[in-house]
Amino acid sequence: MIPLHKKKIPHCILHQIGLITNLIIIPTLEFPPCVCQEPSMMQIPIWTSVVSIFLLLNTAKSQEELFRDVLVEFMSKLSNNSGFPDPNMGWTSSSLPCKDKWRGITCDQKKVKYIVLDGFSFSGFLDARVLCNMQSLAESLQTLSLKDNGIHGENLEEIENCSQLTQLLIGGNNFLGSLPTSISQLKNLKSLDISRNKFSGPLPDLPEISDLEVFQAQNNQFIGAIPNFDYSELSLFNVSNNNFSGEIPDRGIHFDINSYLNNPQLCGAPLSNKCWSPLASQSEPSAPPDKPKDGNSNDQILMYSGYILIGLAVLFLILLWLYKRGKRNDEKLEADNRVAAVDDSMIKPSFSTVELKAGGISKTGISTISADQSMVSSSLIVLTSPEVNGLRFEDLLKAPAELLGRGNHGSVYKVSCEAQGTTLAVKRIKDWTISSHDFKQRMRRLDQVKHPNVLPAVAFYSSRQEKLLVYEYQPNGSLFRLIHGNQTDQAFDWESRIFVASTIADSLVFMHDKLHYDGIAHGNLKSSNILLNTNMDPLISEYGLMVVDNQDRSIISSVNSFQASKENFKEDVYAFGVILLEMLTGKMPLNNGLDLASWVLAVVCEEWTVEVFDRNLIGQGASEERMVNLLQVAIKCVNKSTEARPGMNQVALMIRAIKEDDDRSADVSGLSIMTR
Ligand SMILES: Nc1ncnc2c1ncn2[C@@H]1O[C@H](COP(=O)(O)OP(=O)(O)OP(=O)(O)O)[C@@H](O)[C@H]1O
Repeated sequence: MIPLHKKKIPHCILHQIGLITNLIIIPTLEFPPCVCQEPSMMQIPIWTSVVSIFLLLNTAKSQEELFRDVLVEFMSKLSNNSGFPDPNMGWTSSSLPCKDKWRGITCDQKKVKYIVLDGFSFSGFLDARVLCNMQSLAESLQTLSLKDNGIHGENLEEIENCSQLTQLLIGGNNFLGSLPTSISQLKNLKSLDISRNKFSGPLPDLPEISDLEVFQAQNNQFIGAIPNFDYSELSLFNVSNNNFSGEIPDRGIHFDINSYLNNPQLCGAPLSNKCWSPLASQSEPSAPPDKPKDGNSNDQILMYSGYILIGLAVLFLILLWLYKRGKRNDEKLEADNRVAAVDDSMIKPSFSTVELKAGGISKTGISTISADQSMVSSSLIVLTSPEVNGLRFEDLLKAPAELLGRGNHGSVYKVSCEAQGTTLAVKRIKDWTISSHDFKQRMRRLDQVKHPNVLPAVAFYSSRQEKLLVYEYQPNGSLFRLIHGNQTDQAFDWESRIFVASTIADSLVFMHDKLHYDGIAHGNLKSSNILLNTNMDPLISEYGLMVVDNQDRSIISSVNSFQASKENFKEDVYAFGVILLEMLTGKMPLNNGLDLASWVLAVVCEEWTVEVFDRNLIGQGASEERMVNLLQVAIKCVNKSTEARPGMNQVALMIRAIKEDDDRSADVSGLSIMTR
């Protein structure tokens, strides 16, 4: 039965239930008295009340049923009454959107958060009145994505009632007419895609939406001026292929020419056509005249000749620059070949010193990344760390470097920067296809999300061939070394292991939560990427850098990739499960071609559970019950089905419970020792 508090029962009826229950069942249960609107209500016999209560309890709809009704109506408009293409995917009155997992609906605690129906060829209407007028739905809905259908808009101005929307993505449809001004009331909006429609008229005052990060309005018929956005907040902006006119606002040069192309009346940087200055021709305020007018044709011939001369001079300079650059590249190629040969010869399994002095081979291992010193020195982007204030690319080049190791995606060097009095670890990644722009956006976004147990990059450098990431050097190695290394001085006991497990889990929960909408998971979680700082606290390194295919398009995940990025978060859960297994078994993630998860599952299946645990742990007297509990968490994480894997927050909760159990038993045993 649906709990009483979830039914919408009028206050007066509640009062009557109170009276009845007072009389018959629970003398203590009370409801506040009320003044009924209809006087006769108080006089109806009790049995009538009982019947009406019974009827009410059976007819009142749950919240989800109310959502369902609205969504079914929304769908019938969207699909021109032909319903969802596959009735087995929901969107019918006989199922529930969250409980029955309707296609395109994502819920959180029975509230509809995302509606994503891209590319279904719907040809009806997005009726914003239907969708946004039910308050509880409007207050929970965060993403509405209907890209690449053939829909039109209806009552679009009422979209403002869906006030929690962070993503409104309706690109690739048949929306006509003006964009309603009410859209600028969607103050939580981060991503607005209205591209590839037939919108016309001027844009409303969208800069009012202060959090907007993505704005795509290309391929429409918008007219008028481009509003003065705060471009520093925007990571993606495109108004190309419209009829915008006038000057691009000053700050618009933040984006390249492609964001503005094919607006014949638009002028100013970054476009090549200069705006027509009113001083040059009083009669033509903004756009250049089509033909020279008779009266001032001489002046204009002079002016155009001037332009041609300037053009020729610029062309000459460009050719000169290209020539010099070609020459420099040849020299560099020669130098690189020399150094690459040295670099390769220096690579040993671990910790080989590759400090190279000036003279002879004059570069450090790091310096092989230098393409053109004068150019790259300005390209090293230092993030917000006080540790490396004033760090320049040259400092990295000059400092002695030591190869720490070479992983699947690149090499890591230890670099001691005397000028800053600090030691850094520089990761050099090759062949990462992410564009420089996306890489920068990603790094900046990651820099905004700080957690004490996640190691931030302090600087980075990006060129087409390679990316450099600069971290503070962590002196105590990695979790991998702690588990699998042969140092005997560092006892990695049960308490330390459960502490490390719960700290990493909590940090991942934080990062997943903050970067959920950006779709940025860790992507390459493993014990060698868990470093230990001077206090032996674990630090997750390289968060968000190994971009899985679907992540590298943009820092702001499009809802198209929403499902995919959700999977990436679940990949982190799997990887975390493997780390738990490494800590529990003391075994490597891959052993003689057999992966650890499969081995553990096989052993557990044979009911030899105790066999899986690290002998050291058993020797130290760690609680078998809690080890088994942690093993169960790990097994849940490495479930082959991503759907069946728990979210990181559930994992963290389970581990915290084990740790608390551990802490309590430590307290009790401490107490019993004291009382002995
Ligand atoms: N900031 C750092 N401080 C100290 N050691 C580091 C730091 N970053 C990485 N390392 C160590 O450098 C070595 C090489 O790291 P790298 O990331 O290249 O290897 P990997 O993690 O095995 O592979 P990949 O991340 O490329 O898949 C590892 O032993 C790692 O623990």
